[in-house]
Amino acid sequence: MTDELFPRERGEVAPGAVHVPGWLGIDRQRELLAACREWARPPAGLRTVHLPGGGTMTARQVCLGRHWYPYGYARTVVDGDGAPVKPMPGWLAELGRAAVRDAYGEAVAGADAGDSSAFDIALVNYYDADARMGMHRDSDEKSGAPVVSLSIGDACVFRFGNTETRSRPYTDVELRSGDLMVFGGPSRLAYHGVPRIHAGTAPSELGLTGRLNITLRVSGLD
Ligand SMILES: O=C(O)CCC(=O)C(=O)O
Ligand SMILES: [Fe+2]
Repeated sequence: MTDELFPRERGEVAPGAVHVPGWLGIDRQRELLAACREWARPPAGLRTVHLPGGGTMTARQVCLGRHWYPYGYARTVVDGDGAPVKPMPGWLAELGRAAVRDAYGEAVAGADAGDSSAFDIALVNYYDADARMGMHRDSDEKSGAPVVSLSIGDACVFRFGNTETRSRPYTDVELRSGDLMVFGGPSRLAYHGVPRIHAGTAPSELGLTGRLNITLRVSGLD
């Protein structure tokens, strides 16, 4: 997957939305995968998210720092086993800061929007071959700081849209294992989703079937 003739290049998908291919080396991906496996254990482990309309999310989720549920944040798994949410590790918050620095550098809109020095939430989503995530906005935070998204395992189609509607215009980006997406500034509240997983494309040395996405956010909550 990574040995193609022309290296994949970083790109600004929309103003303030930056894709950095291959940001995480394979060793870092392995470490993150091992950490996700620990976080996924109960209590407050990987769970199926039930939506208010009666549906369920096909991506399963575990949260760190604050527990996300439709649609808000809590300190315990209010819609699951009731256990306290696992803490947000300092090293993961630091990885988020490094991601924002590397994605934005100086010259991109959104580089200084919000305070990215305080990543206090991580949402880990696990996708099997048939899982998806519908178009949505990350709008339950009270901070304008950018969202950092790390991908591990199977590649996927990541659909990045606009702030007005769930539909077009949008851009489809292929996110592969190790890729970084940061969206902030004018794109902080853009609709986005994952319409498709490319099953079986995870790097074999990882030993993962499926896709993990780690989304780092600043809650802006007390
Ligand atoms: O899996 C992804 O790449 C996106 C996850 C996402 O949008 C979310 O957790 O809010
Ligand atoms: Fe999201």
